[in-house]
Amino acid sequence: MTRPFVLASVAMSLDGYIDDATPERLLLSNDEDFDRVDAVRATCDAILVGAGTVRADDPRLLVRADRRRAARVAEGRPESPLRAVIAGRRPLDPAARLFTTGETAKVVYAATPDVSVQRDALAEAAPVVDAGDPLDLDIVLADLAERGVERLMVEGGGTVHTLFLAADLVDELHVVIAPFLVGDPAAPRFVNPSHFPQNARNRMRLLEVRPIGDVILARYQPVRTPGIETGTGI
Ligand SMILES: NC(=O)C1=CN([C@@H]2O[C@H](COP(=O)(O)OP(=O)(O)OC[C@H]3O[C@@H](n4cnc5c(N)ncnc54)[C@H](OP(=O)(O)O)[C@@H]3O)[C@@H](O)[C@H]2O)C=CC1
Ligand SMILES: Nc1c(N[C@@H]2O[C@H](COP(=O)(O)O)[C@@H](O)[C@H]2O)[nH]c(=O)[nH]c1=O
Repeated sequence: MTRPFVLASVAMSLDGYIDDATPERLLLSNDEDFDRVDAVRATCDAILVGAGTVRADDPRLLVRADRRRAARVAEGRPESPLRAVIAGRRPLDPAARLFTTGETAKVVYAATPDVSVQRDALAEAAPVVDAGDPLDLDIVLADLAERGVERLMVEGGGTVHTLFLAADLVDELHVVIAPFLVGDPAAPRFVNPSHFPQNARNRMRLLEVRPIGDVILARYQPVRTPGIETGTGI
């Protein structure tokens, strides 16, 4: 199968949290790093998050910088990447900003015994693809490839990052470390407990470490089983 190149991106605290337990979104990146994330978004054909992130953050998932959107359009690409959501049994809200802002395409991958739950909830807001029950990431990636996606950015949250990493479907991992601790066991972490192929006997390759103001970016390449063809890398 030829699937998209998958770049997973996360910002975490020194103690591994990706948010706190309050309703407000926690900013871990600084302005310079958010601009870097924007630049990475602009290189991708699609951005994917989970339903938990849509509910918690109400993200738009658009390329923010005018010059980056213009450069994409000049290349014949949509001004922002396709926006994709992995959802489960709880209906998504069609009023979420992801569905109501920006002109670029959206798609929802529903992992539920009854896909009509999401289809009825979203109506015209976004097409809903049956992604199996339990979720089959191969369906998700094959469908994205059919939509012309060669390079996919997975922006979280923890459940979605866990699913992609545990399935060995991450080709590059960007981890930003913010200079503070969260320390709240009720807050979400980067990943949930799972069996990860990127374990102590199979260490990832460190591609780069970059200080960005007060945060650190580390880029990793999981050492993956050969034989899986992917789309374009960086
Ligand atoms: N710092 C950072 O870089 C980032 C932080 N975040 C934070 O992450 C948190 C959200 O993460 P999280 O709650 O883990 O949610 P996710 O965004 O990872 O979405 C998880 C959802 O995926 C759906 N799902 C589909 N199939 C499965 C399956 N097989 N197993 C489990 N879930 C499945 C479920 O939807 P359903 O509920 O419909 O059943 C579930 O709620 C927020 O606090 C957000 O702020 C998010 C992105 C980046
Ligand atoms: N908090 C956080 C991130 N959160 C991610 O950014 C998304 C918000 O996107 P948008 O609404 O388009 O600006 C949010 O849903 C989540 O995926 N990302 C980071 O690089 N650093 C951070 O500190």
